[in-house]
Amino acid sequence: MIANGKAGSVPKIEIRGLTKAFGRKQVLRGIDLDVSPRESLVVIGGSGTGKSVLIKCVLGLIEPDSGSIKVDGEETVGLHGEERERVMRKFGMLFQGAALFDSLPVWENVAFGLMSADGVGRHEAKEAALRNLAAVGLGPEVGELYPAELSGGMQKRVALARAIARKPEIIFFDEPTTGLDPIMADVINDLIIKCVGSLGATALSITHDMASVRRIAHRVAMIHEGRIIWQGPVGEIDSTGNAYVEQFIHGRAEGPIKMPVRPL
Ligand SMILES: Nc1ncnc2c1ncn2[C@@H]1O[C@H](COP(=O)(O)OP(=O)(O)OP(=O)(O)O)[C@@H](O)[C@H]1O
Repeated sequence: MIANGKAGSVPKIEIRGLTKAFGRKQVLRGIDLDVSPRESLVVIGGSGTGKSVLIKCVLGLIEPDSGSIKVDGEETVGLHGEERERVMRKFGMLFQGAALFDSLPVWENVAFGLMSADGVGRHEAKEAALRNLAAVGLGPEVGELYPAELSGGMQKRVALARAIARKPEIIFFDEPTTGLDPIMADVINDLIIKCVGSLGATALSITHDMASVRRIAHRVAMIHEGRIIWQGPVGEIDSTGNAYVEQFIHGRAEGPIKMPVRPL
């Protein structure tokens, strides 16, 4: 598990009453959630329950219909332009599909933010990129390859190196282990723990992978029908007494969560 400093009393991220609908589909129905400094919070929940929409709202990629998202005590809903940029500077993101630029060599993928947003020179940025690649267990020769030449697991490592390159205060992990075999998934979980810990960052993740939850989370929150229906320390996840959580963590088809399935 990631070491949890929990310094200070102001939450790093404080979400209140967050709602979002797409047309008539009400996806978020009033989310209340806090993430403490240096804490790793993992949001779990079934497909289509709004986990990605929640993270995109925090990232400012989707504007919520109502509610508040404070980062270090500052309201971020409605921020645009330079003010949004300033908040974004605190964020690092590991996207589900790695989302690397195919036309750039690996090192430039990692150094992209350093060069484009922070104005770091090419030579210095490359050195930093190679250091970050080393931190995720990839040698300098990998820096010269193109993303298409890498396995899925290596692409995830590169994406993690990119996510940490600008030393973000808050890192978002969107399904970090999806599509990886269990051993590579464990390697990625390990790297997440190491990288988040060494940066002293706060982590907000979404995943279906319970093995990953148990490895990387301090706290877990379960979203269902647009609300947080349970949250607590990861050590309590097996004894919640909550039928929704129990069904989810055991992956049972039977239970209160109904999946809409059309007959064949
Ligand atoms: N930009 C959008 N426009 C319209 N509907 C959207 C948009 N983004 C998400 N949705 C809808 O919001 C709902 C929640 O989607 P979301 O991607 O947050 O689910 P999720 O919990 O992350 O699912 P999964 O685990 O399968 O990735 C879905 O019904 C989806 O179709």
